[in-house]
Amino acid sequence: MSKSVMSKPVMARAAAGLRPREPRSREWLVIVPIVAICALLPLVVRGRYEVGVMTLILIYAIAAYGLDLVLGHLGLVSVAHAALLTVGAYTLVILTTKYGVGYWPAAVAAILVSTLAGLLLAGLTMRSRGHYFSVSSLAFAAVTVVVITQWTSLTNGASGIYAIPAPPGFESTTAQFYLSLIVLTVVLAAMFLITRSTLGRNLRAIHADEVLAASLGINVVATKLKAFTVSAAIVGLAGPLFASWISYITPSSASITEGFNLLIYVIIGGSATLAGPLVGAALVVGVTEAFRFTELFQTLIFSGVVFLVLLFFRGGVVGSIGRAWARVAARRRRPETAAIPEAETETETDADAGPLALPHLSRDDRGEPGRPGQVLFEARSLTKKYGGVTAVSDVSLTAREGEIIGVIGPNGAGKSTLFGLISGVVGGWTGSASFAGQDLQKLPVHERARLGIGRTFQTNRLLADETVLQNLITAGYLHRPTRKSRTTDPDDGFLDTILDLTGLRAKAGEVVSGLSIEEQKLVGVGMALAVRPRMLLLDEPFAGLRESETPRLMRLLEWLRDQGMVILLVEHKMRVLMSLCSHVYVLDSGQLIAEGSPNQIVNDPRVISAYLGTKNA
Ligand SMILES: Nc1ncnc2c1ncn2[C@@H]1O[C@H](COP(=O)(O)OP(=O)(O)OP(=O)(O)O)[C@@H](O)[C@H]1O
Repeated sequence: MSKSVMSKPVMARAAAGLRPREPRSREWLVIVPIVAICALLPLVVRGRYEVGVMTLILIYAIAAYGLDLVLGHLGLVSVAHAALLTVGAYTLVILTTKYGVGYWPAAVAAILVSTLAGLLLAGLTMRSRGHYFSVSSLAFAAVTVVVITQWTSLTNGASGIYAIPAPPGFESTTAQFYLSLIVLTVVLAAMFLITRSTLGRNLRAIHADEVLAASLGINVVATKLKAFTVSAAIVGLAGPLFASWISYITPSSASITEGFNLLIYVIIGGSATLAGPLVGAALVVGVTEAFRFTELFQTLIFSGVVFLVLLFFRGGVVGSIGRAWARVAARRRRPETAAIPEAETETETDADAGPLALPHLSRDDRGEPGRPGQVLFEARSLTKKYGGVTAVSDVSLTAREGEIIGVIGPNGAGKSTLFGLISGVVGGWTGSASFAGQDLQKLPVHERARLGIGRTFQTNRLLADETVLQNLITAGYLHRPTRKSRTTDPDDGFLDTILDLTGLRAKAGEVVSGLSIEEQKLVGVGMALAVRPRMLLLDEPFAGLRESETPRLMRLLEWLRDQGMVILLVEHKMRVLMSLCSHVYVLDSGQLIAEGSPNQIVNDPRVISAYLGTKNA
């Protein structure tokens, strides 16, 4: 039986409520005054033209927030959002002017049509990434312009449509300004909530690393689809406002140029920031309008401003200011470790303490408790070829609950590929594999994670710009208590326990990119645990770990095994492997050359010749 990985001080600390919390965003402290100032502006700036320009800024800002949901939070560069806005605007115009539909029902229909158009675009393109997606969005914008231009019976073609009605009750320029401000405030509140919700966290995980996100159980395609639909709905809100403001609409509003303009607002202001799109729209539209009198120089000045901002404010105006502020605040802030002396967090085992109960690792949410000895995973004749290279060849493997199983072999033996096959990251293999009685062949990565297969990667795959705790919160999303069942502790103490198990408590508030490689390894293990796996695939978790850290991780793995977890361990450190594993599989050039107990393996002449001979020399 393993020794406890939890000490009395650790438990006492947990009981005392010294739990690290996800940093609370203060962005609303900036945005509330900005909205308040906006609300006061028409009292100061009374000119019809000026109020009109301010209204246009608000409308563009609404659309820019919609765009930022996919640009800043998902990393998809879309030039189709102006087209989505225009589709909504045309819907309102056509319904009100041609079919006599009331303004408000037409506005609702406009939002729906924009959302559906966004859903169509998303459905067609969500599996493509990076520039493939951008080119698709470009094509969508171009096709929208062509359809609007050619469908003359409905849209009046290139001539456009005049005399668009104003929203009833909001006929004056000032009233339209306030209506736009109300809509913008709703959008801001929605963005604030979305970016802090599970959806927001999952979007950031996908943005950072799609493979990692899927390994955490996140359905990448469905999440992208959801985000794009919400994004289109937000842009849809701007459609009717835009139509009423402009009072004369042509197909050019859907053009790629307009799509780029929206992108510029977000990038100049600062993507993935709450104030960014509004500040960007104000800056760009403001400068453009201010220099309207000099048409010759207007474009030059506009380009100059864009260029200067991008040169001196990487991350946009708001993003750069936010980062500078965060640096100052970090210097001022007392280190989070202060409340918990380092010596205490490093406390090693305490024979009397016993492990802190981890009810979350029990199988109650999966139906039944772990039964040591019961076969959980079985693979038969797994084969994976990369062109002419057979990375894994006819490998069979069985894993029982409560076992740590070693997978060893020289470099290029096929160990990581084998993990890829099991976790689903590597496709196109033959053979059969089942987990908890379920065939894995057709299951995507996220479904396997949901089934209980957790993994770490040979090279750290983490959310580098987020804190340790934020990484764990994202990783634990499948098991976050619903709002209804929430008590005072949003994470039910589970992530808190993982921080203690991995020894990362003192680092909980630190950004992952600033941690040492070994700390990052432990974050990876913690994230895999947050998925609450029944089987854990660890790809060289001890590589790069200090000698002093090795025993802690060994004890953690033993403890997890004693909880009934299966651990598949790829490791080159034979001492660790010999001590932890009950069974070892040896691969060489993709083939299984031996299997057995650690003692059998180290004395097997084939293993000595292929791997250990050189390794132990
Ligand atoms: N994406 C890929 N495309 C082509 N060949 C690949 C790919 N991934 C792995 N291979 C090849 O498959 C074989 C097995 O590689 P794999 O990374 O699984 O070995 P490994 O045992 O994990 O090695 P290491 O200990 O160095 O990580 C190697 O010959 C490798 O070059």
